[in-house]
Order: sequence, then structure tokens, then C-alpha cells
Amino acid sequence: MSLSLTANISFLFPELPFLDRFEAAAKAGFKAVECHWPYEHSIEDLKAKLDEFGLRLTGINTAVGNAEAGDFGLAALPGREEEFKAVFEQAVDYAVGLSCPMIHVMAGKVAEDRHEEVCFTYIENLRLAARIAEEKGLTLLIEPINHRDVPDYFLSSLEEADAICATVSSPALKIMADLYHLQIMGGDLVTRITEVIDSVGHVQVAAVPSRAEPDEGEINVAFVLSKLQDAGYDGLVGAEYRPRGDTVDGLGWIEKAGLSLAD
Ligand SMILES: O=C(O)[C@@H](O)C(=O)CO
Ligand SMILES: [Mg+2]
Repeated sequence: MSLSLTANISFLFPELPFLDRFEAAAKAGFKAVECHWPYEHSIEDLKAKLDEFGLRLTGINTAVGNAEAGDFGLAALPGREEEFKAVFEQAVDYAVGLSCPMIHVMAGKVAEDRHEEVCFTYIENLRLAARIAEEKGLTLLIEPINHRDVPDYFLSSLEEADAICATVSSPALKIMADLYHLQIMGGDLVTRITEVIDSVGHVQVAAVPSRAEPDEGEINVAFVLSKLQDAGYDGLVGAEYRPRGDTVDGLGWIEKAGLSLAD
């Protein structure tokens, strides 16, 4: 298998302060990293770390909004369009400043009985964001997130994510297929993901149900990834799991899964 990894340094190396995780990832052999929310650090400080350790940054998320009030994204929230624009612009500034090609646009939490009602807002916000992404050469990702960990997250279905990509109809909008979330939300990973493979822009891995290294539990990660590759997926694989112990000691799964560190 020739798929390459990117280390999610929001989850890996949890014992280290965030800025020290770049060095740890590079020393472990990674050439690429992704993270969730880098915004408490300046673009300059982050760039210095990437340059110092010869890493590239492959993905960041839009800020969640008001985390203390329970926000987990804003794109699907009617009445919050200006706030969405602001967090999206912030993400674009960081992505451009750090040569980072992908932004995960976080949808937010919406009670199930309001799902239909807010679809319009989500699609309009994504249209606006996708236009900007096209101009800047960025890829936007939407990620179905499981309802056990994040009840009421607007986007939890792979098939709905694919339908939204078709509706927005922008080459800049793709699905982040996180095997952990998708296994919890219905499984049948190979068949379901290959059906939407043209819309998939990024893949992430973790074990289910533990969310630890993907060498245990319900998912045969080597098998699933090889089938996705056979179906035409040639993007990165995000190592987005919570290590059982020391991050470096837990990296043995990479070779067993036939993966390589990104170059
Ligand atoms: O799967 C996840 O939790 C992440 O990919 C994310 O972006 C939201 O935390
Ligand atoms: Mg994920």
C-alpha cells in the first residue's frame, strides 16, 4: 500500500505542550502533521516550528465558536452566519499563511428535529466558503461525526455528506472519512466509503470502540485502506487516535498496516 500518514498532533503526544509536538512528530519519522485548532498560537510561531523540523501542515479545523456554551462548529447554525464567516476567514488566513491545503469546516450541533430546517444555512455557508477555497486553492472537508461522542452534531451520515457535496457542487468541497466515526455510525466501511470515493478528500483512522491505535477492535485498518486505495483513494491518512500509552511506543501499527510516513 502506498498511502502516506499525517500525524494528528492534537491527539498524538498528549503529554507534551502543543508547540513541542512538532519536534516529537518529526523525531518519530513523520513528515506531515495535522491538528484541530491551532489558533492560540500565531502563524509565525507555527511556521517556525514547521520549518525548524521540516514538517508540512496538512489540515486544520475551523474554530468551534463559543466552546463554553457547547458550540462544536457554526456552519449549520442559522443566525450565526457572521460568526461562521469570521471563523472561516481565520482558518483561511492560517491555512494560507502555513501552506496548509485542507480546512475541516465544522458544522455544529443542532437538535434532530431541526435538521431539515438548518440544511439551507449549512449549504449556503459551504457555498460561500467553497468559492473562497477555490480562489485560494484550498480543499474544504466536512466530517460525519458519530452521535455517541457528539450528540446532535449536524453531520453524522456519510451518505448525507456525499449528498451535500453534490448539492454544493464545488471541486473544493470533500468528505473527511474518519473510519472511527463511520464505523460507529453504521459500519460497512468498504462498501459505503467506496460508493462515495470520488467525494473523499481525506481519511482518518483510530480503533473502535477505544479510539486508540488502530491495531485492535472492530476495524481491520490495513484491509479497509487497501480497498479504498484500490477504489482510487490516493490522499493522506490522518493518524487521529488517543495513544494507549507512549505515542512512539504505539507506532508499530503503521508498518503492520502497510503504511508509510508522509513525504
Ligand atoms: O474526528 C474528530 O474528532 C476530528 O477529526 C475533528 O476534526 C473534530 O474534533
Ligand atoms: Mg476525525
